[in-house]
Amino acid sequence: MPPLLKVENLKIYFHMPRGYVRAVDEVSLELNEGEIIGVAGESGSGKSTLALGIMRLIMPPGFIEGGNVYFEGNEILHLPEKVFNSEYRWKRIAMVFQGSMNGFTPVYRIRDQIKEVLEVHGYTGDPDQRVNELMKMVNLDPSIADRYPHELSGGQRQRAFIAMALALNPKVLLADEPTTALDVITQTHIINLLKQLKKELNLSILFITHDLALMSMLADRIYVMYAGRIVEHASTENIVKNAKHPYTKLLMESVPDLSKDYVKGIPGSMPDLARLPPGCRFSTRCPFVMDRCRAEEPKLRRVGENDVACWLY
Ligand SMILES: Nc1ncnc2c1ncn2[C@@H]1O[C@H](COP(=O)(O)OP(=O)(O)OP(=O)(O)O)[C@@H](O)[C@H]1O
Repeated sequence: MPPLLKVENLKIYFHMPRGYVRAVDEVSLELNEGEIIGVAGESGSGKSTLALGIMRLIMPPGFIEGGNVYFEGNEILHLPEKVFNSEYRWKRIAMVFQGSMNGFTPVYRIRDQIKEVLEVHGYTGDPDQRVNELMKMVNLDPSIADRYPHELSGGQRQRAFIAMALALNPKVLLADEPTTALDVITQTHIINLLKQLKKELNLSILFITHDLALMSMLADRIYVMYAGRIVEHASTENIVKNAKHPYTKLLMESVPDLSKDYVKGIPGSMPDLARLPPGCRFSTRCPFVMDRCRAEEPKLRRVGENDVACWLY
């Protein structure tokens, strides 16, 4: 069985006056049915661009420089836009965007906005019944759909947006920072909701966040992204307990710990993705940098149970 979703050597660049910003550079990953995978990394590492690329929503100056995306073994990145739009986008692969809880139009009731999605995609059942079903799926009372977006709390709005994303019964949900701007308790509720949806609907989820602690509550496997590249991939347990890449280790150490009165950050900042250093992209910040790191870029290799791109191994 091919993986449900497979990304292969995907390259997404932005054509900027200062050069090509290599936001996603030869990224490969796989998502299996009923699985939750995480893509973690600091702000600007290319996570959102990766998800938007899979949904084929990259706008100029962005463009796909290369690579393939497969859904159940079928290539979908190069399908005619009309076919992708009618057969894949929202129907098989849906996305919850960063800040999407503010994505509802303020002047229409939630119910009408979800019904419009159903209508546009030619839903043939009873749309009101489907809206009620979707609201229950995300643990909201169906009557909440009759309210305007501003009458909902942030958490309720985020649930309603997830309901809208699930309207056409997709198999894959791309969730880009779905809990940012929510308080910690509400964040946990959304995480639990995603786990519940995985179980009840056999939904496969690609979850994106900079917050490794949050991700470890949810993901089966984690891909760590730095400056447009995957630098480590392993099971969540191995990332948490046995990270190998110096960047992953520092990212783990920068998770806030209530028993300490300080938060350890990662020194330095990410390189300009239009002017990448030669060799390893993390070499400018790595505490273990060697001469070879500044000259040659390491590729992902199996080290124990992790895939790591680092010359230390
Ligand atoms: N529309 C755009 N035009 C130009 N550059 C862009 C555009 N969108 C993203 N980029 C660049 O691509 C790189 C990756 O951005 P991206 O938003 O994918 O990162 P991210 O890891 O999702 O970070 P964040 O969590 O802050 O959104 C950044 O250098 C960003 O400046």
